[in-house]
Amino acid sequence: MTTKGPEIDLLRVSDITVRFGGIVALDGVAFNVPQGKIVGLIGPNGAGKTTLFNCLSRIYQPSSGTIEFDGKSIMSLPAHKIASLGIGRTFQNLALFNTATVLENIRIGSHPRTSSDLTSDIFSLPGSRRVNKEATQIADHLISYLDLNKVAYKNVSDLPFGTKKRVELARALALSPRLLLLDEPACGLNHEEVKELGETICRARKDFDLTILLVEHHMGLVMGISDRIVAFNFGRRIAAGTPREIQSDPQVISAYLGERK
Ligand SMILES: Nc1ncnc2c1ncn2[C@@H]1O[C@H](COP(=O)(O)OP(=O)(O)OP(=O)(O)O)[C@@H](O)[C@H]1O
Repeated sequence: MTTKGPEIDLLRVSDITVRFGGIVALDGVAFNVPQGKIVGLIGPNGAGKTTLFNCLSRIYQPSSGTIEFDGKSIMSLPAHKIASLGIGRTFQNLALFNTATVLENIRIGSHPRTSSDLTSDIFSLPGSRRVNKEATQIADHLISYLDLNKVAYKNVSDLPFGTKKRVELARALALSPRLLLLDEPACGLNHEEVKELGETICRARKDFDLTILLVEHHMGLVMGISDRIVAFNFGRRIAAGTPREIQSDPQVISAYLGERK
């Protein structure tokens, strides 16, 4: 019999409160994301999910609480340091450079991990050339991995929405993140694309040794691939547990009444 090692929390969110004027978007929220797991974050519209992602990305500063990544507080870090720490993210409304090609967008994703200094870049010194080569290798690998070969040299603006979503996932993976934050990756995808997305997320978790925090309204996807789920309503955590436990939780059912997708 094999014995499993102790579970380590890669992300610890404790007592996070965020206010926008009179609105309390998050009210003392706490949960952990164990290393290697997929944790789903669910809740009706306005529950505070995106606000939480923006706290994790250091875009919003909570009025109280702490966030620890790999045992260290990230509360004093600026937003631009988060990626180099190993926290990657996709966005609900996509954050791609539309006039750049797929390859260029994915290359940019690896920048915080591979970046050289300004002088090397300006004078095209060996350090800069090495970085460019590495960025291209990473992008080439991800283009094959996510089946984007046929569109690698196309401008992102010319692509169908589902393909753009795959490009954004590739851009986030180019960072080689340890923690990947996925903000509604199934939004706007058709049934077949959602199925493929679920398979891709699970495959990527294994192949890239990822820990994933997934905000998602698509119940089929989030229940199908999450190890654990945390449910929010009105800025508060109302339940946490396995997908099976969450599906039968009275508070979750009540929060979602009439909102089933
Ligand atoms: N920048 C902001 N300024 C003012 N209020 C905000 C801001 N961002 C979010 N809110 C408010 O905070 C609350 C939580 O919003 P949030 O976008 O985090 O919810 P959500 O769970 O992500 O919703 P959805 O599923 O619709 O994306 C809402 O009442 C929202 O109107």
